[in-house]
Amino acid sequence: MHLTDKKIGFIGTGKMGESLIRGILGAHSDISIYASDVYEPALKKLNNELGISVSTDNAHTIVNSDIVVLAIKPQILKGILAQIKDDITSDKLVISIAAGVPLAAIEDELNSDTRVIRVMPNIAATVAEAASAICTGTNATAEDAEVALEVFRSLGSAIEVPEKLMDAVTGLSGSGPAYIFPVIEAMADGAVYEGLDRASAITLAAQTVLGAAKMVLETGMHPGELKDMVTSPAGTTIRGIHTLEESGIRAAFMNAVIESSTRSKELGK
Ligand SMILES: NC(=O)C1=CN([C@@H]2O[C@H](COP(=O)(O)OP(=O)(O)OC[C@H]3O[C@@H](n4cnc5c(N)ncnc54)[C@H](O)[C@@H]3O)[C@@H](O)[C@H]2O)C=CC1
Ligand SMILES: O=C(O)[C@@H]1CCC=N1
Repeated sequence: MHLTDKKIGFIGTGKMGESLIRGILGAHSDISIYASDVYEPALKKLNNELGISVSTDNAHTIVNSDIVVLAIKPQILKGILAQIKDDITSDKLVISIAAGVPLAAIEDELNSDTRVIRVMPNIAATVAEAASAICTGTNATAEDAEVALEVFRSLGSAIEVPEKLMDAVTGLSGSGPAYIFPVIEAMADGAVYEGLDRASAITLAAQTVLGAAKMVLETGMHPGELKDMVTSPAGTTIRGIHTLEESGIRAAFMNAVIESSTRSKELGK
């Protein structure tokens, strides 16, 4: 199976649609991509910058695609599914990235033999560093799962999880980049306070987060052990950690993931 043989269509070219399109083209420059949206300026921009085929007609995207990615808001997904139902024939694979919306709710709106996969990617698909999880619907085959994993692994890393864990994934890696961007900004602010210029501070802060993440992924060591490697007795790091712990940093991040997961569950109701 070659991904480049597949034509991929995007319904919705907002923040996440565009991120996925840019990521996929970065990984497979010769792949055929079709996209539709109601917002013409976004389509024109993508057509001009990336040369992909665009249309305001979702049916045009679907008819031309083997894989149809639904990159629209959860709140309007149901209405759009009703409109496109008859264009989605059983030869097409549907991938929904909508937060919270269960496979069953999508399958209920489509023809009974439709192959559906649910994916929770994240915005770092733009730079091929997304963390994604997939789960498969009633009619999706093992090959469909492989295709979806291949698409999302070309955009970073991707795992398969039982659907009941998709809300947890959404709270963690789907929303997660938005927890880390303010961390980078705030760390840089601290250095600016101490006199470093803004550009250098942002570069050093971002590279610090990237390096720490890479160490966790590549050494396989526990994050606590890695933290201890940086933390000299009576040194600088433990003073910083003490301050973070006084501010309740662990509970703050745990609660962010838990609250976001809870919101994902609400969106599915
Ligand atoms: N933004 C993110 O980081 C992530 C978003 N998601 C999911 O991706 C989906 C899209 O989210 P965003 O891109 O952030 O939202 P967005 O609002 O930026 O994009 C949605 C797009 O859908 C378009 N649209 C509205 N009605 C349409 C219609 N009838 N036909 C075609 N297009 C239509 C809008 O014009 C807009 O461009 C959501 O379901 C969200 O839960 C999932 C993971 C991460
Ligand atoms: O905020 C949201 O609802 C979407 C889903 C995950 C990231 N952004």
